[in-house]
Amino acid sequence: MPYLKAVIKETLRLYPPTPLLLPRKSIEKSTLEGYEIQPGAIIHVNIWAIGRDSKIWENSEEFIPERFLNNNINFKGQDFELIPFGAGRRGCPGITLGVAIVELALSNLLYAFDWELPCGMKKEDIDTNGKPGIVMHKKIDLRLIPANHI
Ligand code: HEM
Repeated sequence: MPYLKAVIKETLRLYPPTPLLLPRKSIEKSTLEGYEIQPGAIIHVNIWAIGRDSKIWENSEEFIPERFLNNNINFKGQDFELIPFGAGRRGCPGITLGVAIVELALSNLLYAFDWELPCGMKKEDIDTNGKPGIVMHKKIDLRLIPANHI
């Protein structure tokens, strides 16, 4: 638990709480790339499209997680081609906790089990397509067989 406490403390240091609603008067009508944005308009950044932009990513339609190895791209909101936690003052305040949890869960699963594909499936057969939605879910669930090896 001291570890979790330290993570929460660090998150609050990096991202001190800000009011969720900005005072109305600070929002003005603005124009971006020729588009007029009215005060109060909700703008969605299409991260899905950014992630598949061939001007940014090589083989942009292919699932190649290795592309992030030995790559100094910053995922914490500094490089806009990869913003899983958003960016700016409304970026995710739980980023440190989120990264720690994903790393902890995944590394435990990999440490505790050997994983095999069922029914003679090969890794090339895995369908990496996603279902549409705000949060990405796999179109076809990934089924794996764990073998305890500890
Ligand atoms: C891997 C895990 C996580 C991912 C991928 C993620 C992603 C995101 C994204 C994309 C946003 C929107 C940012 C924007 O609009 O620019 C967001 C907002 C937010 N996240 Fe996370 N998040 C994660 C974990 C967490 C955790 C663990 C917490 C809290 C403990 C958290 C709390 C929040 C809150 C409160 C907001 C709203 C911030 C605001 O509107 O000012 N998130 N998150």
